[in-house]
Amino acid sequence: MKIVILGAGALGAYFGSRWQEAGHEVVNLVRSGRAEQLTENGLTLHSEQGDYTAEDVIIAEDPEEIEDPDLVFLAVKGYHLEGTLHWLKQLVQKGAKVYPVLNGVEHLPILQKELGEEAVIGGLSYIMATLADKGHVVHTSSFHDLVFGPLHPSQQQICEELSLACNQSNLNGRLSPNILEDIWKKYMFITAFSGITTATDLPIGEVRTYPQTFLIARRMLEEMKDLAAAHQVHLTDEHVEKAFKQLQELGHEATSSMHQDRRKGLPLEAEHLHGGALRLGKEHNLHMPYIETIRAMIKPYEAYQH
Ligand SMILES: NC(=O)C1=CN([C@@H]2O[C@H](COP(=O)(O)OP(=O)(O)OC[C@H]3O[C@@H](n4cnc5c(N)ncnc54)[C@H](OP(=O)(O)O)[C@@H]3O)[C@@H](O)[C@H]2O)C=CC1
Ligand SMILES: CC(C)(CO)C(=O)C(=O)O
Repeated sequence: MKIVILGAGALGAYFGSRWQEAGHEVVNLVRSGRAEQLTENGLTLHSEQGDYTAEDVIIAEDPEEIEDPDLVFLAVKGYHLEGTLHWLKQLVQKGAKVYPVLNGVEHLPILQKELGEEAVIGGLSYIMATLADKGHVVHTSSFHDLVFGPLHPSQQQICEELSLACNQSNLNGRLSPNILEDIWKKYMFITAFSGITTATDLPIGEVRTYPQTFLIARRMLEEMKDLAAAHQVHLTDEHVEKAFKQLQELGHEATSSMHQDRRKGLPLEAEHLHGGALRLGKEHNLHMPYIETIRAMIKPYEAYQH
């Protein structure tokens, strides 16, 4: 499979390297800063699942350089989505389907409107990864999961090809028969997890030592369940229970990528995640006081730079 990585940061570089390790053709479509970094330092994964250094990192700085792409793995932050649309359109015109793994859901209708419904498959990822100084990837969770599935009947074949590529690679890939439900489950979980850890500036284990504070995470899960229902996605009380149990069982120091970004003084994705939930709720006259409060608490750090 020929896979273009658009957003060769922590997630994009991790999964791109895993596919490359298994023999797939992977092109990193990057902006000039990342191109320089990759050229100077190469690409290494430091991972619990095995380190890997890519021998030849293929870099492109313009889609014009890329012939016959099958798939674009889109792994930018929500606030960078707009800036990728021009390149995505060119790649879709060349025949590629787009597999976005951004947290949240607001990007999906935007991509479908700009690229056409047939071009955008559904997806998400479970992994804890970040970029170290030289732009190498540090993968700190035992899990490195990709979930994907068709949002349009014409996408079954590419999803099956992707499933095969994932089976050949050192990662867990799952073709989901109900990808929208999976996307919303993740959205529910990440809104609570990233919200509570980022707003308190504490890892989840510390949050748990204050039961009243931890309860806010549960309330956010419940609000997200109601939001999903308003969007015709049926999440149940059991889904809420399961997500809350996951929060109870995560390691003491475990934290969200948004909280890691806050610690590093990087811009935060809160507008895409919590802001997006509030916008979608407003469309259905849903009142979400816990998410609204957490979103307001994160606001001062959103674009905070050291
Ligand atoms: N990190 C994690 O553990 C997890 C992250 N996610 C989600 O995955 C998504 C990506 O996160 P993550 O990998 O951490 O983010 P990173 O910030 O590490 O990587 C994003 C990359 O996108 C690149 N980029 C931004 N705009 C463009 C553009 N117009 N053209 C080309 N490249 C561009 C950036 O490059 P540049 O250097 O040019 O700015 C950067 O390398 C987010 O939505 C996040 O919520 C989901 C699960 C876990
Ligand atoms: C919860 C987690 C680590 C799972 O992938 C995640 O998506 C994030 O922190 O952004």
